[in-house]
Amino acid sequence: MTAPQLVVHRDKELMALAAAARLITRIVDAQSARGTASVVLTGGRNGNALLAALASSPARDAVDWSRLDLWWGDERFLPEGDPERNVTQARDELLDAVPLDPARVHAMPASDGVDGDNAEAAAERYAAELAKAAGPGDHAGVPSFDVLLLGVGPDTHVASLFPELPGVRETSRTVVGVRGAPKPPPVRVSLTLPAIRAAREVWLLAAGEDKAEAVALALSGPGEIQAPASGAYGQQRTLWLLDRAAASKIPPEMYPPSSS
Ligand SMILES: O=C(O)[C@H](O)[C@@H](O)[C@H](O)[C@H](O)COP(=O)(O)O
Repeated sequence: MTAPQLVVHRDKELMALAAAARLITRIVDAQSARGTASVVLTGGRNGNALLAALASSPARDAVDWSRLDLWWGDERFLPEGDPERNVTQARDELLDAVPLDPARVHAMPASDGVDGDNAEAAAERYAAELAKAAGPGDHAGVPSFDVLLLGVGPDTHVASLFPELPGVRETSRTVVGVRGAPKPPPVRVSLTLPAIRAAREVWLLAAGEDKAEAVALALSGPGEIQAPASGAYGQQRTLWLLDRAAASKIPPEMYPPSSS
């Protein structure tokens, strides 16, 4: 388990810009080292703000978009093209503006696909796609993602793993169907903590006053069942990217020495 590293930015706008710059550099480093990179995207306002900042970054095209694998940490289980789907929002914010290899954009199944409205079957399908992409040195039957992004909910949920619900308790499967999600829509598909923890780096995004309680709780170590975000960590790095409002209730001893 890698101890969480905290970075606090002045406000959510600057956090999105800084996180986008950080992601560009991380992808460029991975591509320089291995000729490819893989990133897991997250839904939500902070995740989408990062994608929008990346789309408008002057350094955007330092990334070789044709050699980037994109996966999702979770997805709202809705028909293809539904504006509420995370992949639809990601396309609008960034993906349609950059020359990605469509074969390397791994969207989670929609509810009108081959599995129909069976979220569990859709989850199994995505787990099989992840396992097929995993290599001999990878963990948990998923690729060693360079960066796995997670927005943090006000109840400390990450992806579609909600406190006390079955998904956060999953210890072997890499992808699960979620029903009865407290955050609409109720039916989702989500990576599990074992899959999340296979990533080289896990970056948790939280901005705004409405996240201050969740951030303080998750960092105080209550356990992942009560606070799923506290169970999200990477093999090499766990990074909390915050703004001052979201960091306003963390214990003083955890507050990083400088913030921008
Ligand atoms: O499908 C989703 O809704 C997201 O993946 C979810 O996990 C999101 O990241 C958090 O709820 C934070 O969302 P906000 O950034 O909008 O607060």
